[in-house]
Amino acid sequence: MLTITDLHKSYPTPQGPLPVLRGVDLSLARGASLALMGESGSGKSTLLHLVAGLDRPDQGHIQAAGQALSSLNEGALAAWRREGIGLIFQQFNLIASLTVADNLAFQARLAGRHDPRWQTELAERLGLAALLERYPEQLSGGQQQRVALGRALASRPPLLLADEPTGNLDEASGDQALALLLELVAETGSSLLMVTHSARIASHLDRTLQLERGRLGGAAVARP
Ligand SMILES: Nc1ncnc2c1ncn2[C@@H]1O[C@H](COP(=O)(O)OP(=O)(O)OP(=O)(O)O)[C@@H](O)[C@H]1O
Repeated sequence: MLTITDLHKSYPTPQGPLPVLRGVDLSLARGASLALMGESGSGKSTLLHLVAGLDRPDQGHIQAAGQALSSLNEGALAAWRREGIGLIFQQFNLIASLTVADNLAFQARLAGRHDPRWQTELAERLGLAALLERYPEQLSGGQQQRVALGRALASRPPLLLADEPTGNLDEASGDQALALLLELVAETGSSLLMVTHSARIASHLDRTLQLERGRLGGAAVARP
């Protein structure tokens, strides 16, 4: 599903280029989940942004859902962002002017995969059925988070990219959201790449890798 080979990325700074990724290799099978850990500033979000097609690497290859992202032009990369991935951030990034129902449908419509029956099921499973006509500002943090999960899952993307998706929630709500996410991911067959600072959360995913000095290595994380 996702294969990353020798990925390099540096950022220009007044002191010269800051190398962040220095030869990252990674593979993620269809339907598998992977936790990405590493110290603050180690480049986790940078890696996620490259896979999302929000930025381009200096060197190396990202092969995702059968296409080489580095060889895509801007239009094809925009199609990848629209149709190939679901993004879930710590800040939920809901659209304030749209109802919960329209937020849920937003990406699925863009991707041409709006499926009202799946969306209704998702809303029920995520405990959002009674909130569909509300606006994001009328929801609690946990409810907003569940809308963000639902929006990403509604289009059944091949790849879900999550950056600290439960970072804004208390532990109980975060665990509940994570359990639902993993259950729904298993059903949709999506692959999941999740950045987290929590070894406890990481332990619920299939595999954990640690980003250190610009490279990825296995992490000694205890499994439950
Ligand atoms: N646009 C940019 N220009 C310059 N430097 C940047 C830019 N974006 C990120 N960086 C730097 O690149 C490094 C990696 O940042 P990144 O956000 O990928 O780390 P992270 O592992 O996700 O961190 P955190 O866990 O704190 O979110 C940091 O040193 C950061 O300051």
